[in-house]
Amino acid sequence: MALNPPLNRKLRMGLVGGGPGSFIGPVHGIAAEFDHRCTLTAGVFSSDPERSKKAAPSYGVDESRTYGNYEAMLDAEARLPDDERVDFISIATPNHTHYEIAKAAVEAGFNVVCDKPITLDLAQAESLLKTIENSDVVFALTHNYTGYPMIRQAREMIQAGELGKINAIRCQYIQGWLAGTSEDDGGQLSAWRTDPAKSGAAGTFGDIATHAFQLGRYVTGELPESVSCHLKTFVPGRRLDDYGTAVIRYQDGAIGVLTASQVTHGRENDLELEVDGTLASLKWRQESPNELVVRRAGQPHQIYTRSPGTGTMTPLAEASSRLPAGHPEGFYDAFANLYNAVFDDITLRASGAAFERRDTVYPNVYDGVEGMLFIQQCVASSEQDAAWMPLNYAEARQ
Ligand SMILES: NC(=O)C1=CN([C@@H]2O[C@H](COP(=O)(O)OP(=O)(O)OC[C@H]3O[C@@H](n4cnc5c(N)ncnc54)[C@H](OP(=O)(O)O)[C@@H]3O)[C@@H](O)[C@H]2O)C=CC1
Ligand SMILES: O=C1CO[C@H](CO)[C@@H](O)[C@@H]1O
Repeated sequence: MALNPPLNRKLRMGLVGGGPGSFIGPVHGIAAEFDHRCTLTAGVFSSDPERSKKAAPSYGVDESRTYGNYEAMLDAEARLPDDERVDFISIATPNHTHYEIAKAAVEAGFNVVCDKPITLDLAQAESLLKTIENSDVVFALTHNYTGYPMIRQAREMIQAGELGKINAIRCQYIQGWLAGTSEDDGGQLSAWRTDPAKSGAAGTFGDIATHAFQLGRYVTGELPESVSCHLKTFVPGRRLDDYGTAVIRYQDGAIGVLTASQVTHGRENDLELEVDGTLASLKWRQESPNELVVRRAGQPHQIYTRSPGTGTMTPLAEASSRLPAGHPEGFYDAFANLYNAVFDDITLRASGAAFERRDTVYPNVYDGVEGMLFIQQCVASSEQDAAWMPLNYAEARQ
């Protein structure tokens, strides 16, 4: 079978971030190469040029394609011939750097895969949206949980009407790794996350509640109307929230509740989604990602498992699976699924074909803007004693 037809070659990736001790940059590198459709070819792995250079060999990136900053990478890569230049830039740096790197990459004509939250604030997200709309690049946002096969199964079952009308969406993302009494407890990872200048207006709500919010949107398609939110900072001296609960009203009458915590001792990465419909309800947890529990009115409970070839999976879920049932797939696989959908669009663009920009399999810039609005309105609501704030994009911008 041809590779990335009609290009018939591997795509080339440029990575920003992912230096020693970092978390998600190396995941991007692995996920992009997971299905042999891409090679990590260039990078700037640190804000420090020496650290960037030192990191390159561990990625197999040649010294000649290792840069001291993103400006140098974009400039040099843009000058390379078509058959050498990177096809896309992945951004895995702290939040405050996303906007300038993404904007520069889009303006230079590169496709972009950016980690969440898309920018530091809503104004930046709106500005980036304009830049992207004025370009012809592919832009993806790594709310990577949308790549799990059983999440895609839930989405397709809801789209097919199996749950009936959606009544309620309950999401939670519960962690404990920032529960210590010192900002040093989480090491490098916690330092920028609890600094408003680098993290944004919210802490935990920007870092992980956005994943849960977006997951509910992705699976149900429900459009938010307004939000009432209560944020708390439990660790003394911390400048941003580390716990919070939001109640969300959706436009067609559904109600949502979302709780996020990074201070719940012993909890790891417990992202959980439950959806109630008029005909059935479903439940998924990322710590058991290969299962989807569905409870239909008047029937025994069913546990759908990731089991390709059995006829029980929806088409996109089936296409997002690699291993036979029972061999666990997880975080990397889901991340790679997101990349694969992005690669499909990058190859379409490279071959001059049209591709979808709004209703994509992967989260995109529109999801990014919604996510920033969610963060902004949750913070504003919490500051006003959980007052209801518009979450409908048009209304919120009036
Ligand atoms: N989708 C997901 O599941 C996850 C998403 N994230 C998101 O990914 C981003 C990164 O998070 P995480 O990996 O945990 O953060 P880390 O602090 O672990 O890593 C950030 C990396 O970026 C490098 N870096 C910082 N500034 C620059 C720059 N200007 N140019 C090049 N490299 C730079 C840092 O190197 P140095 O310090 O040497 O400069 C470091 O290697 C965040 O936006 C976060 O919200 C994070 C985790 C999971
Ligand atoms: O997006 C994220 C998901 O997981 C991380 C921790 O495990 C978070 O802190 C992060 O920013």
